[in-house]
Amino acid sequence: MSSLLLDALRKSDLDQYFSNFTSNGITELEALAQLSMQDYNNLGIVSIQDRKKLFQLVQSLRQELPTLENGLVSSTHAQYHRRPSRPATGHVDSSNAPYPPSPSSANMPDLATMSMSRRSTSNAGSPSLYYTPAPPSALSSTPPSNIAAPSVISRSRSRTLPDQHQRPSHIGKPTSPPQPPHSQFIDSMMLKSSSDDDDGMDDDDPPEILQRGANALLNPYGLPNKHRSSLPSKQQPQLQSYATSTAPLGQSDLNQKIRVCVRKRPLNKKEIERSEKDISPTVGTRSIHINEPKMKVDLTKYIEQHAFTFDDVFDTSDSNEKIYQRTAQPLVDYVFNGGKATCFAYGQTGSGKTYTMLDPEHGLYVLAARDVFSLLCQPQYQHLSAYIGFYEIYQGQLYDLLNARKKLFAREDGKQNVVIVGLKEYVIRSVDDLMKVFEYGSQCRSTGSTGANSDSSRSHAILQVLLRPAKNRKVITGKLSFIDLAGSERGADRGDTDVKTRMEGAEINKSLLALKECIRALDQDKRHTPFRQSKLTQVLKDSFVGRSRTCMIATISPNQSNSEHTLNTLRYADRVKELKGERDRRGIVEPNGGSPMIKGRSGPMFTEDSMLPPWQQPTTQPSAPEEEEEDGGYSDDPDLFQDHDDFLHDEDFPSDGDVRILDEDFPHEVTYQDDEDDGNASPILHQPSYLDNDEDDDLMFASHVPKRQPTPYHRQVPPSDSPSSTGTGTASGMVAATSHLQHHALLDDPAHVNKDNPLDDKASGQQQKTSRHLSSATTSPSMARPPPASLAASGRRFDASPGLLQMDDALVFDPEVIEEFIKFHRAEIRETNEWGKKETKLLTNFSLNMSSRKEDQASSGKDPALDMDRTMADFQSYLNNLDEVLDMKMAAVDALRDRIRSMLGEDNGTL
Ligand SMILES: Nc1ncnc2c1ncn2[C@@H]1O[C@H](COP(=O)(O)OP(=O)(O)OP(=O)(O)O)[C@@H](O)[C@H]1O
Repeated sequence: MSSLLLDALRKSDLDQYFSNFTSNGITELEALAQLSMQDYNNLGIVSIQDRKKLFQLVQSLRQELPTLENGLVSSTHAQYHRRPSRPATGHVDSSNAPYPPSPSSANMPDLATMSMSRRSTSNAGSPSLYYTPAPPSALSSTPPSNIAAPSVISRSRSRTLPDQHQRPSHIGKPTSPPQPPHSQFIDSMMLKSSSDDDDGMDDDDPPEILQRGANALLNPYGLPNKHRSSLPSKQQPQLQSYATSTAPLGQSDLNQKIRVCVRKRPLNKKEIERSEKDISPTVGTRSIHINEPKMKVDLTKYIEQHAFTFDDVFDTSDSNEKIYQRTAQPLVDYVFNGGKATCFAYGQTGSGKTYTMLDPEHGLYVLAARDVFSLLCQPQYQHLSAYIGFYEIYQGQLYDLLNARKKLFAREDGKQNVVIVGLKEYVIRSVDDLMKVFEYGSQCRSTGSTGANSDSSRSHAILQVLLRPAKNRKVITGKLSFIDLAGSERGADRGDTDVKTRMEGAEINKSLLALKECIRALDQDKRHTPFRQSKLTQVLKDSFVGRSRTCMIATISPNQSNSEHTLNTLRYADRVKELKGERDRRGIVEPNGGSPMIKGRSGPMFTEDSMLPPWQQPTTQPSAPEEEEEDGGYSDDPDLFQDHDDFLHDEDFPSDGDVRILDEDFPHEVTYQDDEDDGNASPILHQPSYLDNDEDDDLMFASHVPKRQPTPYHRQVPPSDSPSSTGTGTASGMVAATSHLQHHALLDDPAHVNKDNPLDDKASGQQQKTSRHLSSATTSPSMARPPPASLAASGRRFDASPGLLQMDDALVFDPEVIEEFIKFHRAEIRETNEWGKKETKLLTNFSLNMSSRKEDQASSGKDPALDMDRTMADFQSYLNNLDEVLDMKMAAVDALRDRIRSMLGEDNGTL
């Protein structure tokens, strides 16, 4: 099979990509013939020449191979044709050398001999979704009976097998082709298509349908769905029953950690005027199809159907009320039980995100507020108050929509709470209050007109409802965020030409990509979750980690001209859905089908938040190989599987080394905070909450206001003898590093900060940092925090963290806690070493490039100035990468230091 592929690639001079194809699951010509140009990049084919060659090859295959458009043509047919007298081996041996090229074609694989006649007319006219076999004449004679059934035949299970008389006798009776749940729709679609001129379909030749998605040959990304049938046979029935079931899927669990739903809006007036059709039929309550009209190179029209399944799919007739019940309402209950929850809408501009999430009258936030206030009236919650904050992220900056778009900064406290410093919050006591506040904030929102929506949101808007005890508003007992994301499509796609719009588009894309990556990383339990790739993910961080739930509502437009964006939205959502945190991939599934267990633990790995859809049930899908293939493996981090350190499985620990990263991204350690409501701005120092002992801060509305320092603190250029002061100091890495050091100087010893001289701040911070890391046993007299031994003696009181006892004159640690710390420390060392290796690699690559360029110039006598641009660009990229790597290293160190603080009972600050 793969030898045929290799043969074909070789003849097109593309054999160097063979491994790329096979690693993407493309091992057969049939799969190759179904590639679209969008797949070329994924296969690593970027040069124009090679893309052309591949395009030609694919086109030729499509011409040559019969019935591909209808579905799977069993490669066994090809094998029979090519190797009629092949001895029985039980399976097709692909290791043999490829057959000699056909004299009929110099460049192409010998398709003539293996090809069957092109799809028969009767087939072409059939709207069947399933493969209809070529007529007998087109097939070779029945293969010799001594040829065992090639394993590939099982791929046809969800499709029509060849007619009985064509099939080898050892293959059982044919089963009638399973009817897909949507066949009725397709029939009507076909009729509709064929009678309609503007859809590009021929009247007398209804388009055939190529399926992609859950029960199709190709997945929604256009890659072959080979993995489904490559499961061990005992796992097949369940998958098959899912793939071919005509029964609607049951309702999904409302209490999953991550839920992904889709909402389709009705056709709007303009679309109706343009006679656009709805090409997105929903199927039951959880599936949706996108019937994308397409045209082949021979101008034949066909419909490519993409099938998706989510936790819920809401049709045009579904009201916000219904959507609320299945999306945000469970989250309201959850936050009243102490959790953090996020509900966000993702989709193309004009697809209904704002309408769903923040519509002033019936957006989900209003409906949620209604429930929040009714719950607050209940006796058990009467001690709580609801605080509303409303801010937007525009071009990577945070702006307070309730405070004249004041610039805000995000940071994280020691308990992984994201704090939006300076955010104005309002105590809200009724839905009316909320609506007034919200209306006020909405007017400040950044909107602009795009080709797609005349009132398009160009920012991510975040409305957060915080539950706090009325008597102690520094404590958060629940947090619910509603996010109306900016449109997901690129500015360039909308015909927008001005630079500002394009920059907005680029920023939006960056943050949405980061959002996806974070959810991906979380689901895969990666050690590092790239929260800091965007402001959006930074501020959402605490809604993803720990006790949290997320509901994503992908909003889509139903019409044909938006099909590409719709598909992008659904693929994005599918990626989240597919990887959502329903499973703990660190778990090892018992081979005997027993309960999966977390390595090194005794409890079941699925929590109350978990409920798998049928095809993901752990007992029937041990190891889930099909998803591994598609996702490129469970994890590329061998530590997750080989390391027996319990901490890796302990969600209480920061899993990403990202703790307190947010400050570092904001070199502005100083912001100006309005004095209560008196409008006098005074500079304040943002300090970590655990240093904040200001108990009598009685602001009515503004919260998260860090303790004000008596004198201002300003960022300064590092002293000249500082290592970080060399160079220009303008590169981003330099700024970040400086910020980091200053940050730590502040963290370490506020008491020793010479507030009149920020240079001293930094120096003392560095000194302390160094002394702490050089020797944990000796204590510099300048250290504000006494070492454990002197802690009790000093008379300072600390709230002990778990495992820490304060005896008469010493701290006593639980030995298990010590063990854990050692493991944690070891892991952090590993992590920093890894980043150290990457740093070395960066340096090596860059310096090698530089020297080879020099050599090149010396030997060719080329003017070095000619290469200057290149060198500058390389250097800049090197600096940027280095900056990233250093950030990661520091994050690991930070995580360790936070752990140290936690051990010493110093992280008990509240917000
Ligand atoms: N489910 C729906 N039912 C009726 N009208 C809808 C629905 N969804 C959206 N609309 C209408 O479509 C238009 C665009 O919707 P909306 O502004 O919510 O899109 P959006 O995705 O937020 O766009 P942007 O990203 O540009 O802000 C609005 O006029 C809205 O009233």
